[in-house]
Amino acid sequence: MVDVPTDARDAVASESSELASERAYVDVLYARLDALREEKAAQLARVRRTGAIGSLQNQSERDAYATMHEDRLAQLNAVEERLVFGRLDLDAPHAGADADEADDDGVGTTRYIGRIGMTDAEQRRLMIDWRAPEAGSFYQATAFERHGVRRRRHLILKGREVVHLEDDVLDESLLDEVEVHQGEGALLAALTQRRTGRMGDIVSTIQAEQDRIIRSEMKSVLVVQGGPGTGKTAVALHRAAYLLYEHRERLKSAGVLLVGPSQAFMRYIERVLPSLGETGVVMSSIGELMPGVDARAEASAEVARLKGDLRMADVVKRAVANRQRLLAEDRRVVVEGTALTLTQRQVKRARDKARATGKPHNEARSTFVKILVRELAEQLQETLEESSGGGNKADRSYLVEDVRSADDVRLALNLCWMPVTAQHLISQLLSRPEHLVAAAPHLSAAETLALLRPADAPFTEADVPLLDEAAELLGELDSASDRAQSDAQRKRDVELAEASVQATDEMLAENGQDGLVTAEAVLQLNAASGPTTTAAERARADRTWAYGHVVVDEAQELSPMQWRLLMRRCPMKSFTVVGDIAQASSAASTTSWAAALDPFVGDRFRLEELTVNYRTPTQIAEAAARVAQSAGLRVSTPRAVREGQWPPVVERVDPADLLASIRAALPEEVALADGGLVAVIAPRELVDDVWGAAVELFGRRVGSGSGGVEQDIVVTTAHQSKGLEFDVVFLIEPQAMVEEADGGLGDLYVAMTRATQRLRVLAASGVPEGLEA
Ligand SMILES: Nc1ncnc2c1ncn2[C@@H]1O[C@H](COP(=O)(O)OP(=O)(O)OP(=O)(O)O)[C@@H](O)[C@H]1O
Repeated sequence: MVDVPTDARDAVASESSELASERAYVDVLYARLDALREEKAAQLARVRRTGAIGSLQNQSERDAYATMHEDRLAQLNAVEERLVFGRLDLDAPHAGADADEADDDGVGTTRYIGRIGMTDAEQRRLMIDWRAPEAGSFYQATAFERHGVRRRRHLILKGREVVHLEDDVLDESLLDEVEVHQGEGALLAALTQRRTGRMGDIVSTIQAEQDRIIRSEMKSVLVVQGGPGTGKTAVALHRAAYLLYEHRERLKSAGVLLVGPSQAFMRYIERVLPSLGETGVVMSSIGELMPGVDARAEASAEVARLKGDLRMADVVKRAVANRQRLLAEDRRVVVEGTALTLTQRQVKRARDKARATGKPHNEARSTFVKILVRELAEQLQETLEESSGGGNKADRSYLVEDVRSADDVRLALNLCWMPVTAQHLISQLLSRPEHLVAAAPHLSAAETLALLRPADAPFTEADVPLLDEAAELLGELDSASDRAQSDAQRKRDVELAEASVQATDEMLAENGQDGLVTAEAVLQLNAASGPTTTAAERARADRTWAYGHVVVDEAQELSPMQWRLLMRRCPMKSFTVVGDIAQASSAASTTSWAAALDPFVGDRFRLEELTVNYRTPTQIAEAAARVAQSAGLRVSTPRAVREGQWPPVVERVDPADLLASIRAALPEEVALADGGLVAVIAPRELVDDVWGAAVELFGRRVGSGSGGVEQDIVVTTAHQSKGLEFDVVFLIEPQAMVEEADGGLGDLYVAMTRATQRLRVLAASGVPEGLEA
């Protein structure tokens, strides 16, 4: 940035003509936005008015138009706030340049940069979308590399009015010609704003190193490593918006998936993409990636590690194969009063043939059933012919149906090859010792014991990849042949299946084994997927959806099995992966990007690093780095952009006084936050007590865990605070946090680096090394 002469700076003081002219221009932009909204609303109303009559094709065309207009209208509504934020004054256009770009004062070319591109009614350009190539210099230009930029101006708006201008003059000769406006800088102003509990976009102040990453090419895997607060999440979100703009055609139907660590985090970031004019990105926490399952965090680090191991893919494979059983002995089945024999050999041959189709379990089942039904029907025909003296060769094609619908046959076939859902398979695998032992011979007795849990236990984030693996191997329960059956037949099937479940369960229980399927699983045969509208909704509901690009935040936390699941979601392997290896805290997480990605893409990934910390003031960032380094953790130590008002405060208290000390200190912190957000981050074992203490003091102002960001005082664990930020962090019992993580520093490091202004630590059982200067 160049020095600005004092007289030029003085010009800011008065209501300048520049400000007035910017206000006039911004009025034009908002008037145009209003006109476009009205136009779109009218188009939408017209499409809707065309009535419900018409052919199916007309109706679906009308729906498609309506969705298109709705999307555009939603986009126009979402960009209201800070519609325009930048202006570029460029070198005079060379001969033959676009006449639209000539500025009226003749100084050169002027471009306004905003959330979307806009033209006037005559198609003259009014404002450029920040993602367009011509807007790139707004973010990239420096005094050394001007990219033709003479002046970069930030327009700071309140509502629809320009309240302030911030100029970067890159061409010093301009200083003699124009009025220059300067203040604390748009970036610093953005960074010192009070936090709201919702992430905002950074579109007006994206920094050059961030912009390069946002705009880098889409193909293959891009890993963005960066210390706390370096803008990884912001970059990931802006990159998703950029890719959708730049590759709209390719991504329109396949879509983009954005994955984050928790529902709280997804809520924290959910407004950013709409404010960038993008509503179609599918956002999902890692626990929501299996449609129909809402998984919670895995409480045990050991269990998360075991389930995250890639060997679990083989375990699930074996669990599925074990559901394709052979008969212990030949079996008698009765069809319409005639006794037939289903032999062990027949079942084995049918199983081998069904497996040889290569289809998933539930789909291959129809081959298995078809073979055996046909063979039993032949047996039945022979028996009937024999009993009628051999001469009666009447057409007996109906026998196949008789065999298929005979209760005995259905029970026998279900016993050998029962249709099963992923949920059922995995909950049985994890609750029945004999299932687990048979499928996971590599586990020690202690490990097997650690994995076992009650059959009705809720699924966890570590289960999601197992469910996905199972779903992949099981295929659709509702196979094509099932679908072809009439409703009546299907109803009968469900009833029969229920009866057979019961019978099978009883029979197996007698033998000391468990049932194969629940009535709930069988009833899912009837579950029809409801109507969906947008591509994003369809994608979210469809486990097998192949996305065009996947953005993963806090990626250091992913276990190998979770990576495997994500790779399946994007067969093109087009990924943006952002994270910080040093912040890894889950037991299954990775220790290096190369180790995490090697099983899936080898060394075919690009690594970029972000080096500036925009969140945490220097003093807090240094304390966090000291703690990590004292424990031998290698951390990226990004340069903090600003000094804080307060150094971190560390207080030692007697364990017996811990809660009383919290009660005494919390009001002070809330007062210092001055209306900003306060997080009380505590070890898991203390979080309920701490929450109780906070509620006693502040009642409904206190939120907890994932619901917390709605309130201005949040009591949470380090794990839940991942990716979030608060004006003040009040950290309870750092040593217990380390111990809970089996000595890992990741959680404490994360908790300390959530603060944007102030960090206070209350320690009753020791202070981890490095925390105090
Ligand atoms: N260029 C920028 N302009 C304004 N604010 C920025 C910029 N870059 C980052 N920030 C702000 O800095 C804060 C930290 O950014 P973000 O949460 O993306 O960092 P992160 O690297 O994901 O952090 P962590 O890994 O610690 O969770 C956010 O408030 C973000 O809005």
